[in-house]
Amino acid sequence: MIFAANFKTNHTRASTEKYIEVLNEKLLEKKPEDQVYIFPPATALGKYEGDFTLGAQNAYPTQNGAFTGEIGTEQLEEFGIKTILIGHSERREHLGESQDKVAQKFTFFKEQGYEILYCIGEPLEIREKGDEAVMEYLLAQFDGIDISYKDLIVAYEPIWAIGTGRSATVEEIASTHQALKQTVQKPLLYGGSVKPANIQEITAIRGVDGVLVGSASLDVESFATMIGEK
Ligand SMILES: O=C[C@H](O)COP(=O)(O)O
Repeated sequence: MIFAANFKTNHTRASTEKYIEVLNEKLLEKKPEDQVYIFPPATALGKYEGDFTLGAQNAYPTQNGAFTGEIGTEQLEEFGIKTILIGHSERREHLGESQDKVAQKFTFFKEQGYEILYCIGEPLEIREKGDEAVMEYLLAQFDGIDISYKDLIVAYEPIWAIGTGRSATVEEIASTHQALKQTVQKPLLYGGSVKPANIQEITAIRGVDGVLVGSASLDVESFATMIGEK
């Protein structure tokens, strides 16, 4: 099972260091087959030791150059970071990343040999149209994406379930994951209001290979509880 923590625009370098110190103690009891990923904000990236993979929430598809406000592989590789989140709905919605831009970024980081955690998800108005509309919408988010890439993990995150406290139902997750697995034979995470109270039922769903957690990962005790309680 994969447990990924996306801090989004939360935590500082100091609080991330403290978080990782506490997490490392908890991970001593982690099952060897479980994998943990941490995605702190860019200012908290660093060289951290531990039984987890540190990844970037975002970077510009460049080694370096004149891209004010962005970071490239030169900045990531200073810390040995070779894992990146691409396609998160917040970047698509709030940061204006079109499918074309997302695909360009994917191709660049694939060519650099990065492990890519690629996010897809539908808005509520699509979910309300039913399963067929959902799948059409989700599959369009694979346009320009090499879904056979060896270091690809996919995260299905219904937008209406992100940060709302309202997770998708077990039935919705199960049917969407099963349908996605017919197209993408890669580890498939679920994200959207995953928390200690629902971790067991979500990770028990066939076709769920792990979780991508936002809000409930910000507290290290809460995240560690999820890793321990699946
Ligand atoms: O990347 C994580 C997801 O957007 C889920 O966020 P959430 O757990 O706060 O709903």
